[in-house]
Amino acid sequence: MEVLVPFSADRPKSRLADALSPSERAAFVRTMLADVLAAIDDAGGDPLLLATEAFDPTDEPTVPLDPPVAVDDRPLTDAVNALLAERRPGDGTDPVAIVMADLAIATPESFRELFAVGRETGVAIAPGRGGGTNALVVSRPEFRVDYHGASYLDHREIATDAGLSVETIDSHRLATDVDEPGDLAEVLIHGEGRAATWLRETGFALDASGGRVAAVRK
Ligand SMILES: Nc1nc2c(ncn2[C@@H]2O[C@H](COP(=O)(O)OP(=O)(O)OP(=O)(O)O)[C@@H](O)[C@H]2O)c(=O)[nH]1
Ligand SMILES: C[C@H](OP(=O)(O)O)C(=O)O
Repeated sequence: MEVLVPFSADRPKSRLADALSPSERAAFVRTMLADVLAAIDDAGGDPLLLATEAFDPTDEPTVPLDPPVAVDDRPLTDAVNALLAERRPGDGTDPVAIVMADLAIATPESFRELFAVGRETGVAIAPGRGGGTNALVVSRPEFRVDYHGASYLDHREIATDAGLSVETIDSHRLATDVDEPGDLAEVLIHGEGRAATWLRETGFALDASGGRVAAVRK
Protein backbone atom coordinates (compact mmCIF):
# COMPACT_ATOMS: atom_id res chain seq x y z
CA MET A 1 0.00 0.00 0.00
CA GLU A 2 1.28 3.48 -0.84
CA VAL A 3 1.69 5.57 2.32
CA LEU A 4 1.85 9.36 1.97
CA VAL A 5 3.96 10.85 4.77
CA PRO A 6 3.48 14.64 4.99
CA PHE A 7 6.61 16.31 6.26
CA SER A 8 7.06 19.98 7.09
CA ALA A 9 10.75 20.33 6.28
CA ASP A 10 10.95 24.12 6.50
CA ARG A 11 9.03 25.05 9.70
CA PRO A 12 9.19 21.96 11.88
CA LYS A 13 7.34 21.68 15.18
CA SER A 14 6.91 25.31 16.25
CA ARG A 15 4.98 24.12 19.30
CA LEU A 16 8.17 22.50 20.65
CA ALA A 17 9.94 25.89 20.71
CA ASP A 18 9.92 26.02 24.52
CA ALA A 19 11.78 22.71 24.73
CA LEU A 20 14.08 22.67 21.69
CA SER A 21 16.04 25.24 19.68
CA PRO A 22 15.30 25.59 15.93
CA SER A 23 18.27 23.42 14.94
CA GLU A 24 17.33 20.83 17.57
CA ARG A 25 13.75 20.76 16.26
CA ALA A 26 15.05 20.23 12.73
CA ALA A 27 17.20 17.32 13.93
CA PHE A 28 14.50 15.80 16.14
CA VAL A 29 11.80 15.75 13.44
CA ARG A 30 14.20 13.86 11.19
CA THR A 31 14.69 11.18 13.84
CA MET A 32 10.89 10.84 14.18
CA LEU A 33 10.55 10.69 10.40
CA ALA A 34 13.21 7.98 10.27
CA ASP A 35 11.38 5.90 12.88
CA VAL A 36 8.03 6.31 11.10
CA LEU A 37 9.48 5.39 7.70
CA ALA A 38 11.22 2.31 9.11
CA ALA A 39 8.02 1.10 10.81
CA ILE A 40 5.93 1.67 7.65
CA ASP A 41 8.49 -0.23 5.59
CA ASP A 42 8.57 -3.08 8.11
CA ALA A 43 4.76 -3.27 7.94
CA GLY A 44 4.88 -3.67 4.16
CA GLY A 45 3.91 -0.10 3.23
CA ASP A 46 5.53 1.92 0.43
CA PRO A 47 6.19 5.42 1.78
CA LEU A 48 6.05 8.54 -0.38
CA LEU A 49 7.37 11.59 1.42
CA LEU A 50 5.17 14.64 0.82
CA ALA A 51 7.54 17.45 1.72
CA THR A 52 7.02 21.20 1.82
CA GLU A 53 10.38 21.82 0.14
CA ALA A 54 13.13 19.87 -1.61
CA PHE A 55 14.47 17.25 0.76
CA ASP A 56 16.92 14.46 0.07
CA PRO A 57 16.52 11.65 2.63
CA THR A 58 19.88 10.21 1.59
CA ASP A 59 21.55 13.40 2.92
CA GLU A 60 20.10 12.68 6.33
CA PRO A 61 22.19 10.37 8.50
CA THR A 62 19.13 9.46 10.60
CA VAL A 63 16.86 8.45 7.71
CA PRO A 64 17.60 4.84 6.81
CA LEU A 65 15.49 4.54 3.67
CA ASP A 66 15.42 6.35 0.37
CA PRO A 67 11.70 6.88 -0.26
CA PRO A 68 10.47 8.87 -3.25
CA VAL A 69 9.78 12.52 -2.41
CA ALA A 70 6.96 14.71 -3.76
CA VAL A 71 7.46 18.43 -3.09
CA ASP A 72 4.35 20.56 -2.64
CA ASP A 73 4.44 23.86 -0.77
CA ARG A 74 0.67 24.22 -0.54
CA PRO A 75 -1.01 23.82 2.87
CA LEU A 76 -1.27 20.26 4.16
CA THR A 77 -4.91 19.62 3.19
CA ASP A 78 -4.45 20.88 -0.37
CA ALA A 79 -1.24 18.92 -0.89
CA VAL A 80 -2.78 15.64 0.34
CA ASN A 81 -6.00 16.14 -1.62
CA ALA A 82 -4.05 16.78 -4.82
CA LEU A 83 -2.37 13.38 -4.43
CA LEU A 84 -5.65 11.64 -3.54
CA ALA A 85 -7.24 13.13 -6.69
CA GLU A 86 -4.34 11.72 -8.74
CA ARG A 87 -4.30 8.28 -7.12
CA ARG A 88 -8.10 7.65 -7.02
CA PRO A 89 -7.73 4.92 -4.35
CA GLY A 90 -10.16 2.05 -4.73
CA ASP A 91 -10.94 2.89 -8.36
CA GLY A 92 -9.29 -0.28 -9.57
CA THR A 93 -6.29 0.63 -7.44
CA ASP A 94 -5.01 -0.08 -3.94
CA PRO A 95 -6.07 2.00 -0.92
CA VAL A 96 -3.79 4.92 -0.01
CA ALA A 97 -2.67 5.65 3.55
CA ILE A 98 -1.68 9.03 4.98
CA VAL A 99 0.57 8.80 8.05
CA MET A 100 1.99 11.78 9.93
CA ALA A 101 5.75 11.97 10.41
CA ASP A 102 5.50 12.71 14.15
CA LEU A 103 4.20 9.32 15.33
CA ALA A 104 7.40 8.64 17.25
CA ILE A 105 6.19 5.55 19.10
CA ALA A 106 4.36 3.85 16.23
CA THR A 107 5.43 0.26 15.62
CA PRO A 108 5.25 -2.01 12.57
CA GLU A 109 2.43 -3.93 14.34
CA SER A 110 0.36 -0.76 14.75
CA PHE A 111 0.75 0.02 11.03
CA ARG A 112 -0.06 -3.58 10.04
CA GLU A 113 -3.36 -3.31 11.91
CA LEU A 114 -4.11 0.06 10.30
CA PHE A 115 -3.41 -1.27 6.80
CA ALA A 116 -5.44 -4.44 7.40
CA VAL A 117 -8.49 -2.56 8.69
CA GLY A 118 -8.05 0.01 5.92
CA ARG A 119 -8.30 -2.67 3.24
CA GLU A 120 -11.64 -3.81 4.68
CA THR A 121 -13.43 -0.47 4.88
CA GLY A 122 -14.03 2.80 3.02
CA VAL A 123 -12.06 4.96 5.41
CA ALA A 124 -10.04 3.87 8.47
CA ILE A 125 -8.96 6.60 10.88
CA ALA A 126 -6.43 6.49 13.73
CA PRO A 127 -7.31 9.60 15.75
CA GLY A 128 -4.72 11.56 17.67
CA ARG A 129 -5.24 12.65 21.24
CA GLY A 130 -7.02 15.99 21.02
CA GLY A 131 -9.04 15.09 17.96
CA GLY A 132 -6.52 15.18 15.11
CA THR A 133 -6.07 12.52 12.44
CA ASN A 134 -2.74 10.80 12.91
CA ALA A 135 -3.19 8.12 10.29
CA LEU A 136 -5.80 7.39 7.68
CA VAL A 137 -6.45 4.76 5.03
CA VAL A 138 -8.63 5.79 2.11
CA SER A 139 -10.14 3.08 -0.06
CA ARG A 140 -12.60 5.17 -2.08
CA PRO A 141 -11.76 7.81 -4.72
CA GLU A 142 -14.38 10.33 -3.58
CA PHE A 143 -12.91 10.93 -0.10
CA ARG A 144 -11.04 14.18 0.57
CA VAL A 145 -9.20 15.27 3.74
CA ASP A 146 -9.68 18.38 5.86
CA TYR A 147 -6.86 18.61 8.41
CA HIS A 148 -6.49 20.79 11.52
CA GLY A 149 -8.93 21.33 14.37
CA ALA A 150 -10.91 18.24 15.36
CA SER A 151 -10.13 16.64 12.01
CA TYR A 152 -11.00 13.16 13.30
CA LEU A 153 -14.63 14.25 13.67
CA ASP A 154 -14.53 16.13 10.36
CA HIS A 155 -13.14 13.09 8.54
CA ARG A 156 -15.84 10.86 10.00
CA GLU A 157 -18.47 13.30 8.83
CA ILE A 158 -16.96 13.68 5.34
CA ALA A 159 -16.89 9.89 4.95
CA THR A 160 -20.40 9.37 6.29
CA ASP A 161 -21.82 12.17 4.11
CA ALA A 162 -20.24 10.45 1.10
CA GLY A 163 -21.89 7.16 2.11
CA LEU A 164 -18.58 5.49 2.98
CA SER A 165 -18.02 3.05 5.82
CA VAL A 166 -15.70 4.31 8.57
CA GLU A 167 -13.61 2.41 11.11
CA THR A 168 -11.75 3.98 14.02
CA ILE A 169 -8.40 2.43 14.95
CA ASP A 170 -8.08 2.29 18.73
CA SER A 171 -4.30 2.38 19.12
CA HIS A 172 -2.30 4.13 21.78
CA ARG A 173 0.80 4.07 19.58
CA LEU A 174 -0.94 5.68 16.61
CA ALA A 175 -2.84 8.14 18.85
CA THR A 176 0.41 9.57 20.22
CA ASP A 177 1.77 12.34 18.02
CA VAL A 178 4.52 14.59 19.32
CA ASP A 179 3.21 18.16 19.23
CA GLU A 180 4.00 19.75 22.58
CA PRO A 181 6.75 19.47 25.22
CA GLY A 182 4.46 17.28 27.35
CA ASP A 183 4.44 14.67 24.55
CA LEU A 184 8.21 14.14 24.82
CA ALA A 185 7.69 12.02 27.94
CA GLU A 186 5.69 9.53 25.86
CA VAL A 187 8.69 9.10 23.57
CA LEU A 188 11.00 8.42 26.52
CA ILE A 189 8.49 5.99 28.08
CA HIS A 190 7.45 4.00 24.99
CA GLY A 191 9.87 4.86 22.17
CA GLU A 192 12.37 2.28 20.99
CA GLY A 193 13.90 4.07 18.05
CA ARG A 194 16.02 6.98 16.93
CA ALA A 195 13.75 9.68 18.40
CA ALA A 196 13.97 8.25 21.92
CA THR A 197 17.74 7.79 21.60
CA TRP A 198 18.15 11.35 20.28
CA LEU A 199 16.19 12.78 23.24
CA ARG A 200 18.34 10.86 25.73
CA GLU A 201 21.55 11.91 23.99
CA THR A 202 20.33 15.52 24.03
CA GLY A 203 20.00 15.29 27.82
CA PHE A 204 16.31 14.59 28.33
CA ALA A 205 15.21 12.23 31.07
CA LEU A 206 11.95 11.44 32.84
CA ASP A 207 11.22 13.49 35.93
CA ALA A 208 8.27 12.91 38.25
CA SER A 209 9.13 15.58 40.81
CA GLY A 210 6.41 17.95 39.57
CA GLY A 211 3.62 15.37 39.81
CA ARG A 212 2.87 14.19 36.27
CA VAL A 213 5.91 12.58 34.63
CA ALA A 214 7.67 14.97 32.26
CA ALA A 215 10.67 14.92 29.96
CA VAL A 216 13.14 17.32 31.53
CA ARG A 217 16.54 18.33 30.24
CA LYS A 218 19.19 17.69 32.84
N1 LIG B 1 3.48 18.44 3.32
C1 LIG B 1 3.13 19.11 4.43
N2 LIG B 1 3.26 18.53 5.64
C2 LIG B 1 2.91 19.23 6.74
C3 LIG B 1 2.44 20.56 6.68
N3 LIG B 1 2.17 20.99 7.95
C4 LIG B 1 2.47 19.96 8.76
N4 LIG B 1 2.93 18.90 8.04
C5 LIG B 1 3.30 17.58 8.55
O1 LIG B 1 2.08 17.01 9.01
C6 LIG B 1 2.27 16.34 10.25
C7 LIG B 1 1.41 16.94 11.36
O2 LIG B 1 1.82 18.26 11.55
P1 LIG B 1 1.32 19.14 12.76
O3 LIG B 1 1.55 18.44 14.03
O4 LIG B 1 -0.07 19.61 12.48
O5 LIG B 1 2.23 20.42 12.62
P2 LIG B 1 3.80 20.58 12.67
O6 LIG B 1 4.14 21.46 11.51
O7 LIG B 1 4.51 19.28 12.75
O8 LIG B 1 4.06 21.32 14.06
P3 LIG B 1 3.63 22.77 14.58
O9 LIG B 1 4.50 23.76 13.84
O10 LIG B 1 3.98 22.74 16.02
O11 LIG B 1 2.17 22.94 14.30
C8 LIG B 1 3.76 16.36 10.51
O12 LIG B 1 4.29 15.18 9.92
C9 LIG B 1 4.24 17.58 9.74
O13 LIG B 1 5.60 17.45 9.34
C10 LIG B 1 2.31 21.17 5.37
O14 LIG B 1 1.88 22.31 5.22
N5 LIG B 1 2.66 20.40 4.30
C1 LIG C 1 -2.68 17.92 10.93
C2 LIG C 1 -3.37 17.97 12.26
O1 LIG C 1 -2.44 17.55 13.22
P1 LIG C 1 -2.43 18.08 14.75
O2 LIG C 1 -2.18 19.56 14.64
O3 LIG C 1 -3.76 17.72 15.31
O4 LIG C 1 -1.29 17.33 15.33
C3 LIG C 1 -4.59 17.03 12.22
O5 LIG C 1 -4.43 15.86 12.66
O6 LIG C 1 -5.64 17.44 11.73
